Amino acid sequence: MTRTVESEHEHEYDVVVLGAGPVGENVVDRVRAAGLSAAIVESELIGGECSYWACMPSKALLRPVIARSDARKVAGLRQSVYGPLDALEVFAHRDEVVGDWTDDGQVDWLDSIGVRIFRGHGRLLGPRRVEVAGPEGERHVLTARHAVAVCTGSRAVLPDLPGLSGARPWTSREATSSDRVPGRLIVVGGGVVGVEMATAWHAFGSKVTMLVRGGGLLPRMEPFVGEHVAAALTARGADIRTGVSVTAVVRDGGTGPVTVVLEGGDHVEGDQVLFATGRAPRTEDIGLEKVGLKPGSWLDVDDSLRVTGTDWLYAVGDVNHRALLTHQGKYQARIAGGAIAARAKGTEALDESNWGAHAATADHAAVPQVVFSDPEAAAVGLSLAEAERAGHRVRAVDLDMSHVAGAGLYAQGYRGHARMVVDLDREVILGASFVGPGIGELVHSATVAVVGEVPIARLWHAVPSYPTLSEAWLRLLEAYRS
Ligand SMILES: Cc1cc2nc3c(=O)[nH]c(=O)nc-3n(C[C@H](O)[C@H](O)[C@H](O)COP(=O)(O)OP(=O)(O)OC[C@H]3O[C@@H](n4cnc5c(N)ncnc54)[C@H](O)[C@@H]3O)c2cc1C
Ligand SMILES: NC(=O)c1ccc[n+]([C@@H]2O[C@H](COP(=O)([O-])OP(=O)(O)OC[C@H]3O[C@@H](n4cnc5c(N)ncnc54)[C@H](O)[C@@H]3O)[C@@H](O)[C@H]2O)c1
Repeated sequence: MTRTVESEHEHEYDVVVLGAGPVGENVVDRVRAAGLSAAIVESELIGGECSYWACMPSKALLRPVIARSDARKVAGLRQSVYGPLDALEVFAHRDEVVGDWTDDGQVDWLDSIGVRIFRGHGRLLGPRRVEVAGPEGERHVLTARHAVAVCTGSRAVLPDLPGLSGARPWTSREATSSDRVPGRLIVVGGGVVGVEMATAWHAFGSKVTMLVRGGGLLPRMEPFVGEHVAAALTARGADIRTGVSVTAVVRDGGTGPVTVVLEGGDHVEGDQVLFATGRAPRTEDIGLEKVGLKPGSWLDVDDSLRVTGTDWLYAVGDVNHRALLTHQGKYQARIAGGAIAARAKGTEALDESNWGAHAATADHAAVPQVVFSDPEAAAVGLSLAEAERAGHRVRAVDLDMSHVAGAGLYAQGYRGHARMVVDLDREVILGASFVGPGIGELVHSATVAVVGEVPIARLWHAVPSYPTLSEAWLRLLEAYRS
């Protein structure tokens, strides 16, 4: 075979990771901790979508919104927080949280653990070989002795609609990084990004219209969750239209107001439109065709995160489509890192059984998520419908959160709801969902119960402190036992 690169640009490592988002960073951390050498390739910023255009900036925008809302429900405090939010100060804090879109801190950390960073676009050349096209036209070829991990994440999907590309729509990137408040913001999509960004921009002063294709918000959660969130957004003045389809977008010359045309001919005018319509894998130009895989596809993996049909290629995080969440991707990274190290050393037996050290079992049974809406929403494990579809014999136990003493103290006029889904054959919890102020911190207790498969009879002895929101557990268990 002809060698087309100079030898100084050829490098060999035990493990090569493509994509330095939170997941790629955790893979190199784990394999370095196990004593393997590692290189990581990044085309944009070390830290990935999560650090600069997703989790971190969105939560920096939402924290004051939720804190103000909670404070307005506390007697003696509400009068002090009736003014508008200082949007400019919030944006300045957001910019600080994302390090002004620079990654020096993350580079220092990777240096400190001995990981070599290659800046540029990475592509597979063949089994265990990765090419990096650097920003100055330089080219490196990296060979992995043991494994390549694809951690290239996902990007926002824009539907193929007439007029959309010329209309300069926002995706999640602009919605999390803008420092201008649109007078009227149209949000297309009622999933997590749509709901969180509608919540934030409404609080900064935008008049928000949500255009939702389905019957309600947050359709991946129990129906009552989206109903509570929609009722609260509507009560604050947002216009939520369900069962509508967008057919075209018009913004003449790319400036001025934008018009979103709906099926049936109705239309909505705004100053900006956000498309929060889901994600696509960043795999269209990473050389998948060189290793017999389909460019642009989500990558199928086994529970050790190894790509189906290979013994050297791993796909970790958003790119495998198991759970598009930072914490779950980082969990996968810990599992994959351990599996790569165990296979590389050949001395340690792999435990790929359910809940074993090298199996990402929680991806199937216990993925937790908190939506930072107002009120907050959170869930783990199976919803009632999912549990029934999976063939479990189940019972859903419901609780109006206003019956919890701690809730009344947390917020006057507390409105919220909780549900646990119980497997009647094993008497363990398969899933739990919560909506209400402050419930984001409740979900981890549910995660422990689901992952631990803690019998209901034993949970009865897990006494929640009085008077906290956690007493929701006591009320749910009482309702189940009665
Ligand atoms: C608005 C928004 C808010 C969110 N909020 C939350 C939240 O609160 N909590 C939560 O858990 N999750 C949240 N998520 C989801 C979370 O952002 C993702 O699950 C997470 O970023 C996935 O991490 P990752 O490392 O797999 O991918 P990414 O974070 O997408 O990182 C992939 C990296 O790979 C790089 N890359 C891609 N292709 C190449 C290539 N060919 N060569 C070199 N480098 C490449 C990219 O530049 C990027 O840096 C949010 C998502 C959005 C859009
Ligand atoms: N707090 C968090 O954990 C958090 C926050 C934000 C995002 N995320 C993650 O990021 C991922 C992406 O979020 P998202 O909200 O973009 O995706 P999503 O898949 O959750 O929601 C997208 C919504 O857009 C709708 N949609 C798709 N095409 C449409 C069209 N042409 N017109 C109208 N509606 C359309 C879909 O029906 C869906 O309800 C999620 O999987 C989520 O897990 C997590």
